[in-house]
Amino acid sequence: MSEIKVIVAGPRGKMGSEALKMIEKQPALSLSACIDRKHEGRKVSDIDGLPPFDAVIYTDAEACLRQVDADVLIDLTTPENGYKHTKLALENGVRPVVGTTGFTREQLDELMQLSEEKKTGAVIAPNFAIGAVLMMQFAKWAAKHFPDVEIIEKHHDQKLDAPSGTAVKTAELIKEMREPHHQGHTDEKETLEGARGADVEGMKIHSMRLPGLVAHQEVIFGGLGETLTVKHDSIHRESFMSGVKLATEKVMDLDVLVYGLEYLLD
Ligand SMILES: NC(=O)C1=CN([C@@H]2O[C@H](COP(=O)(O)OP(=O)(O)OC[C@H]3O[C@@H](n4cnc5c(N)ncnc54)[C@H](O)[C@@H]3O)[C@@H](O)[C@H]2O)C=CC1
Ligand SMILES: O=C(O)C1=N[C@H](C(=O)O)C[C@H](O)C1
Repeated sequence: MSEIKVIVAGPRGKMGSEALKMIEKQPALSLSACIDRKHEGRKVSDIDGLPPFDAVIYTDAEACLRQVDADVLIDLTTPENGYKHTKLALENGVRPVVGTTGFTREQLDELMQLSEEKKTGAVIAPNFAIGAVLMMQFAKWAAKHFPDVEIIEKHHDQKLDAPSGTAVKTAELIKEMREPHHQGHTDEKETLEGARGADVEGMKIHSMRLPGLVAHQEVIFGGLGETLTVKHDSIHRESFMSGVKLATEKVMDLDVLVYGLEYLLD
């Protein structure tokens, strides 16, 4: 397989800097350029704390995606910019691998359609950690037998979107397995708004934000005389990198957009 040429958007972020370290260790991947909010025209190696890549930084995403010879864009930025970059990548024949969360359903549908039109593969994965993908699949399976379920997601306090992309995806998977129904007492009333969390067809999602946390989720099912908890913890961001690498390799053989790493796992 020939070398895969990658652009990284968000190289100074918590995830983007981890992605650069991953690329540095992979002989099959090379860094062609980065998209950042500042440092136009500088080399990645000039930026404190980043690996010694010669790749140039662009602040204009459109110019980067149009001019640079690249196969894949890895986007780890913010919901608004991630959506914009993904669209630009597809329009310029660069395959997006997107970890950025917080896209709306309408944005996802639009990107899926664009990917199909352009016959350019893409991966949008709300969680690249293999353990988290398994946690979501186990939760989907459990929902067949335990239709009453609440999701608790816990993240660091710098996170922009709530609920997390992982919680949204988990709820979508569970929706496939159960009928919508009210959970809890039919006369239940919140005396403090938000006490029961966000509602997805009766299923509740609770979001916790605290310093010290990385990324954690519990899916708790209740049945007659028993509960079942499916739980995953990312305790370091390197947990996401085998998934980013896998998606970067597999997207080369795709001509549609897949939403979730589970479609790429054997
Ligand atoms: N799919 C997954 O497995 C994971 C996804 N995430 C998601 O990845 C995204 C990034 O997360 P973190 O690295 O924790 O955030 P962060 O805040 O540490 O990094 C975001 C970076 O994006 C940069 N940025 C913002 N606007 C930009 C623009 N227009 N062009 C280029 N760069 C821009 C910021 O300067 C910052 O360096 C979030 O949406 C988060 O939810 C985070 C962890 C795992
Ligand atoms: O912002 C984060 O940190 C994370 N975001 C993703 C999400 O929203 O689910 C993945 C993981 O939970 C870490």
